[in-house]
Amino acid sequence: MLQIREVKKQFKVDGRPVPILDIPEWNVEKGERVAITGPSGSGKSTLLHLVSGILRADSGSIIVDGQPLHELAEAKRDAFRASRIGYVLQDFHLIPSLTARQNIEIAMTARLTSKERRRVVDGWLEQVGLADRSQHRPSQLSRGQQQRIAIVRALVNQPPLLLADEPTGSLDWETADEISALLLELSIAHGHTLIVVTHDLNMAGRFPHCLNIQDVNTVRREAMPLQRHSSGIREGATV
Ligand SMILES: Nc1ncnc2c1ncn2[C@@H]1O[C@H](COP(=O)(O)OP(=O)(O)OP(=O)(O)O)[C@@H](O)[C@H]1O
Repeated sequence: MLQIREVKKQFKVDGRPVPILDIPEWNVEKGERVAITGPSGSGKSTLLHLVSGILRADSGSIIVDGQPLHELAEAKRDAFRASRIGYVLQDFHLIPSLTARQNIEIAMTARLTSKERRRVVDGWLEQVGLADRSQHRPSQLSRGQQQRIAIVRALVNQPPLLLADEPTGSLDWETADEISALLLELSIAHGHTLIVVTHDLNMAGRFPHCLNIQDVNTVRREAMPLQRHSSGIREGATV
């Protein structure tokens, strides 16, 4: 499903290039479910942005579902993402003025009659336990319910690959646990590949594969060493 070879990405900060990712090789098989963990700032979100085609690598190749992303210009990467990749974010990004049903329908790419659309959305709402919430606006839903709607929106076009960036990051423990279980359940039921970036160790523990990004990324962003001397901690040292 995903093959990464010799991928490098850097950002310019104050005109100075800062290397973020250097991944010699990383593969994810079709149907695999992987949790990616690692320290803050180690490039996890950047990696998802590269895999989804939101960002382009500086060099190397990224092949998603047989499509070499590095060969596509931005507009074609956007079209590829819309049809082949679902994306779930920490803060849901639902449109406040639309109902739950409309937030899902707006993402649907298949040409369907309004009756067919209704049937498809009803089926999904049923699967995530929100059949009776279709007319609610996001502000009338709990945070967990909003994330369920965002998950349906990401899956409604049946993408072969689902990416999620901290999907439980703004939820309480119990709701986070429910959302973790739901993501895994749906990925098994629909056979899509699931890659989740998370700091939630409970969630990571549920996944068959858990990868620390530092196992594939050779860039190390060293913390400034602690420098103590007799008069205390030297200026500029981090504790
Ligand atoms: N557009 C950008 N311009 C400059 N630097 C950036 C940009 N985007 C990300 N970075 C830097 O790249 C590094 C990796 O960021 P990234 O968000 O991928 O880390 P992360 O592992 O997801 O972190 P966290 O766990 O805190 O969300 C960070 O040092 C960040 O400041």
